[in-house]
Amino acid sequence: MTRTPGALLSALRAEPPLVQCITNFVAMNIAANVLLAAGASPAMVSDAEEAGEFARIAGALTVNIGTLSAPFVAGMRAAIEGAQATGKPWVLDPVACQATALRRRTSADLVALKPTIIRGNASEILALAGEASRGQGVDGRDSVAAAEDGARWLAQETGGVVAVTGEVDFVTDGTRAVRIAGGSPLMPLNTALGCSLTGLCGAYAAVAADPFDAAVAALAHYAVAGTRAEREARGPGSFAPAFLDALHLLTPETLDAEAAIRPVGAVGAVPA
Ligand SMILES: Nc1ncnc2c1ncn2[C@@H]1O[C@H](COP(=O)(O)OP(=O)(O)O)[C@@H](O)[C@H]1O
Ligand SMILES: Cc1ncsc1CCOP(=O)(O)O
Ligand SMILES: [Mg+2]
Repeated sequence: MTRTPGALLSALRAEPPLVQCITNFVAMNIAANVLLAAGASPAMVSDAEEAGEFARIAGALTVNIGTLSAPFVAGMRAAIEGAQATGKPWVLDPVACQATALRRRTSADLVALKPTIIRGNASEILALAGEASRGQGVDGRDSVAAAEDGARWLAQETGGVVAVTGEVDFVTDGTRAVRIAGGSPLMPLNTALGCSLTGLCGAYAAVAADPFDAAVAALAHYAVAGTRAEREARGPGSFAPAFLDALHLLTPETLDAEAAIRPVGAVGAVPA
């Protein structure tokens, strides 16, 4: 890593990046609050008539297929074209990409456009890599460890960064790789926290020169905040506001001190 998560959090807070989020109906409000709490400026702009124009002024774009339909796909295509024309990073969240023909086709088309970062749960990343996935709907049902080789392959195919999330996260650009521990088992019991993390990857990508550093910083920010929020929570309901508070209250110094990031060798696995 060239810049630590804390250094990138300082940059993000110094100049909050405008992040265009094309996300699903479940996540729109939750993701906007997560980005605001972390220090970014979200905008949920998805219609094809304006999505490309908006991508040209945003610092980063995030694209999520959670509640997919033809108008969303048209907006995604326009926005990606705008982001690529202006050299902006864009992040793909392949929600339930294994589930239906529309999702399989759309996610494959989007991967072919070479996202800067792909962030998904292990079942989604396995499916994108063409491997057997136990995923049914939006929730991950495979271990992150099972998806690590597929993530490396996908990163090499796209030339981008792939972030696989679960109990212990994995990030790779096809050459470098790290595991990130932390978070909370209450996180998958709160809908759209994965989608919101994809938005946060976009926020960090807007302020980082290296998308690998951006993905690591976003996941580390989430992991430390999740661990801290769990201490305040009695269950999924009280976790949600505690998590927003923790995202907001986390300082760059505390992020660097508490982030549990371990490099993984290129060959073989180092236990997390
Ligand atoms: N069992 C767990 N323990 C700790 N953190 C978790 C656990 N499961 C998921 N997370 C965290 O929840 C966030 C969302 O990840 P995930 O649930 O995999 O995404 P999605 O909601 O897209 O399926 C990530 O920060 C991840 O690290
Ligand atoms: C429940 C649901 N249905 C379609 S999108 C969505 C939200 C999924 O959010 P996440 O992938 O972050 O759990
Ligand atoms: Mg998801």
